[in-house]
Amino acid sequence: MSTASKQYKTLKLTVPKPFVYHVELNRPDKLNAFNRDLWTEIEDCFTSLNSDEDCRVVVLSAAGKLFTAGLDFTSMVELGQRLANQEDVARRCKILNELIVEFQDSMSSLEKCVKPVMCLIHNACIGAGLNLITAADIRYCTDDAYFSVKEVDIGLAADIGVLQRLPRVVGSASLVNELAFTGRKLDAVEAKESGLVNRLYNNKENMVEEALDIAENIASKSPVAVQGTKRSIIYSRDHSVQEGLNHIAMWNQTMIQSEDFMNASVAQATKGSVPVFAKL
Ligand SMILES: CCC/C=C/C=C/C(=O)SCCNC(=O)CCNC(=O)[C@H](O)C(C)(C)COP(=O)(O)OP(=O)(O)OC[C@H]1O[C@@H](n2cnc3c(N)ncnc32)[C@H](O)[C@@H]1OP(=O)(O)O
Repeated sequence: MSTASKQYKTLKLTVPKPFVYHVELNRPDKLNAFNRDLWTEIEDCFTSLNSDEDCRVVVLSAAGKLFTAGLDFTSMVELGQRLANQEDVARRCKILNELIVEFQDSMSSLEKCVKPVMCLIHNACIGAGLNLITAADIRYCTDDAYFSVKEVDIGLAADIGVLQRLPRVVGSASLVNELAFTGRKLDAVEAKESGLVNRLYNNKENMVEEALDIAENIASKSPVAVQGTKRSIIYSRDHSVQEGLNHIAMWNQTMIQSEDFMNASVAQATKGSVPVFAKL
């Protein structure tokens, strides 16, 4: 089944430009808070987009007045009831471990998707939301946006990616530590200064419009090149420079033989028109 024809309860999918998917968190009346459906559908959606040859870039934004209020408190009540039904610590731990890993996998599905993922954040991006966006490749936000590693305020050590990814996204360990220990708001200007986002917009409409143009530009390039680039960037982030070089040498010894390399190189060298690349 193509991803475009899938129906989700908590996500809205559109294809506004060729090969560009727009995914929106779509629980605006619940401030896009993460309930079980949202966790599950994010993973399903990004896993599907990963293998969908009609998708080359994903733009992720949110419907309603803010990006997300983070973990849905009401879903925690259900969890409390499930735990209360188990007397033994090992059985309760099994439930919790499976749940945490499921949530981690949901966030990581953005990173595992080999198509570039661009996150567009407006207003509040709290708790689980910051975990989500740090698993994306590109982040833009509006001037009114703010970010909070809010877990500390609900008595939790953040456990679904932000403590692992945020230090790799922003340059200052001191800033990451301050944010994680205090839960304070990081505003849009600080977010740009720190490198969490690299563009600011005065409103959401302008942000979405320009991001879709940038996505269209990426989608016009060779999918072999773009997907290989994402794989190499993420591999290199987690390995030494030499290991990263070995990885891309191994990768490109195959991919340089692709028709995309020949067609794109000839077009560049001859100032010819942009080639139409086959689906991948
Ligand atoms: C194993 C777990 C792994 C995952 C961990 C994740 C952890 C986290 O995400 S920690 C962060 C949790 N979220 C929060 O602490 C945010 C709480 N909400 C707020 O601070 C404010 O609501 C917010 C700033 C988002 C918006 O403020 P605003 O004044 O615009 O609206 P409110 O009047 O406060 O809220 C409107 C209604 O929405 C309900 N609501 C808000 N947040 C949540 C939420 N996270 N879950 C469920 N419901 C939420 C709020 O109760 C209001 O409802 P009602 O009174 O019925 O209108």
